[in-house]
Amino acid sequence: MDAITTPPAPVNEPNLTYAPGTPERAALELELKRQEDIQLELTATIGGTKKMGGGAETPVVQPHDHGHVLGVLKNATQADARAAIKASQEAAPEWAAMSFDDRAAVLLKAADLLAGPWRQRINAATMLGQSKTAFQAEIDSACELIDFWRYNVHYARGILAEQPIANSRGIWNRTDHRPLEGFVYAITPFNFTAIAGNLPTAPALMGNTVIWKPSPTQQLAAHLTMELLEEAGMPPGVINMLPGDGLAVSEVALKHPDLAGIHFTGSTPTFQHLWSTVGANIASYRSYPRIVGETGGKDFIVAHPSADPDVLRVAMLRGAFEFQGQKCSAASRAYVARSVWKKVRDRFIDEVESIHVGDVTDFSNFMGAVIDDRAFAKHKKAIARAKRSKTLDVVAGGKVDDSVGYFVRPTVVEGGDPTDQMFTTEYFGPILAVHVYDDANFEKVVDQMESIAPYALTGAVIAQDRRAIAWATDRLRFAAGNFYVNDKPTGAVVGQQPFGGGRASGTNDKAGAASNLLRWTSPRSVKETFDPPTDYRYPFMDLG
Ligand SMILES: NC(=O)c1ccc[n+]([C@@H]2O[C@H](COP(=O)([O-])OP(=O)(O)OC[C@H]3O[C@@H](n4cnc5c(N)ncnc54)[C@H](O)[C@@H]3O)[C@@H](O)[C@H]2O)c1
Ligand SMILES: N[C@@H](CCC=O)C(=O)O
Repeated sequence: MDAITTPPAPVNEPNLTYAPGTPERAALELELKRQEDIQLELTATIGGTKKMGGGAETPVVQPHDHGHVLGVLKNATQADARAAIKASQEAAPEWAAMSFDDRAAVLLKAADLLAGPWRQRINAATMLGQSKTAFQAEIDSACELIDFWRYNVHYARGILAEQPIANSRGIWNRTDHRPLEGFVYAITPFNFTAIAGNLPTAPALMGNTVIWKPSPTQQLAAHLTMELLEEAGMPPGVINMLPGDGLAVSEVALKHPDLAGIHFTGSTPTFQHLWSTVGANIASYRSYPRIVGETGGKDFIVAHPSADPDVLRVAMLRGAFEFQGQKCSAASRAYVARSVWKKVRDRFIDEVESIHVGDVTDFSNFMGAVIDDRAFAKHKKAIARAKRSKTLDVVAGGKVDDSVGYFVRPTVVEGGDPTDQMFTTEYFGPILAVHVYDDANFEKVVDQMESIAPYALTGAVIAQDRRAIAWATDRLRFAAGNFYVNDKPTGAVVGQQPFGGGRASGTNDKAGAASNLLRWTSPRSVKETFDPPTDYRYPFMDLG
């Protein structure tokens, strides 16, 4: 069992501004230029050895300039998956036996390297590979990932310190927070470098070994994150990274008797597929695999008649359109009282139309491109449908262009029918549906939107009337795992607003919190008796 020491107390990593003339801006611009001029071989890492996957080749491109290749990956094959699982099994005994302090030190060092010399490497890769602006990269690939690593150490230490509170006389009870028996399969999404870095490392911190399958479109930043972890001292075989679409990897991993857990973030359909595959194979595992998944959303803003129009306008602009609406938390439906809409509409639409969309290395742009051709086609189709519909009115944006990059203008669609798919389907792009309601119908509208979509990830109420805030907070209690009052529904900060949702949005284990880390331990209760009985008979027994 681990000794309990006190690691450095975590504090949230401050966001650098990248304002003109700042040293961080100069360093980032230099690094962007460097990475644009090279093409990396985006290898698999198996047992510490780097080699290209054995399957089909995929170029990793800049979404805002899709002719520009940043690197090339090859899909991991079933043989690669088997080798990675073997490497994870070989590394497991030593890693599980290592003290918590040693495991924690790897992540604390990784956090400090990312806060320092690695910051602009990973930020630039996230900007180029995922088309994030400098600020969106900074809050994700630098600050949130640093926070995940530092806060997870803090929460994990709290878990280890959690011990039985009662000991009968002559007895010492202890809890041994063991890792799971087997490997954890971490499958990560394209949209957050921080999530991609957190999903394999959280189980590793608790003593598990991991197979990490990043999203192909996030592979550049994932590749560098793996290198950073190695520089921080992560031993070979603890995290084994397999690039590509994951289909062959799942063929092996989901049938393997040692599958001990899945740590997933991505879409609801993918998660449901993984869960049902595990269900179908349930008799073949050594233990019941832990399944943790954070998935899609149809996140809302509800504006009461008392809402401050400026607060609402900024919440909609930033909440719906930052990172092209490709945050699981992004506002994609707003319900606005008619009296407030009258005050906010014209300026809101003017500002949406004035948003600069383009290459993220041009710092005047507020938005970049959507991630790939599939996402572009989905958004194009949704906008075309809105333009054809009699009950929908495209009041801003609505233009798409994929000739150079996958660009979708921020789009606002007014809809009179709140049951339309605009209000229920996750498009995961810069499309905001707005339903304007008569002021007197506030409660009726909230009742309707509470469960019209299957998701329950994030949501916000904008109001100044305290009774309205209190009522909506209670009425929407199960409609969002992260609920905001007078703010946008995006931008959760580790340690402040633990993130995750319920219903179709996931298992709500809250990334970057103790509740998530607990899923990667299998506690053993140990009772030690100092003066054990030596006679089997009890005092009540009348033996004559
Ligand atoms: N709730 C959250 O915290 C959260 C955070 C980020 C993203 N998301 C959600 O993620 C989605 C967008 O991300 P995405 O497009 O990367 O999602 P996705 O489901 O398409 O892909 C997620 C990951 O699963 C992999 N994958 C797909 N099928 C697989 C299989 N059979 N075996 C192994 N791996 C497989 C993908 O390659 C990728 O790595 C949105 O729905 C968004 O809401 C949720
Ligand atoms: N945690 C992020 C969203 C992660 C999903 O994409 C936020 O709060 O905006």
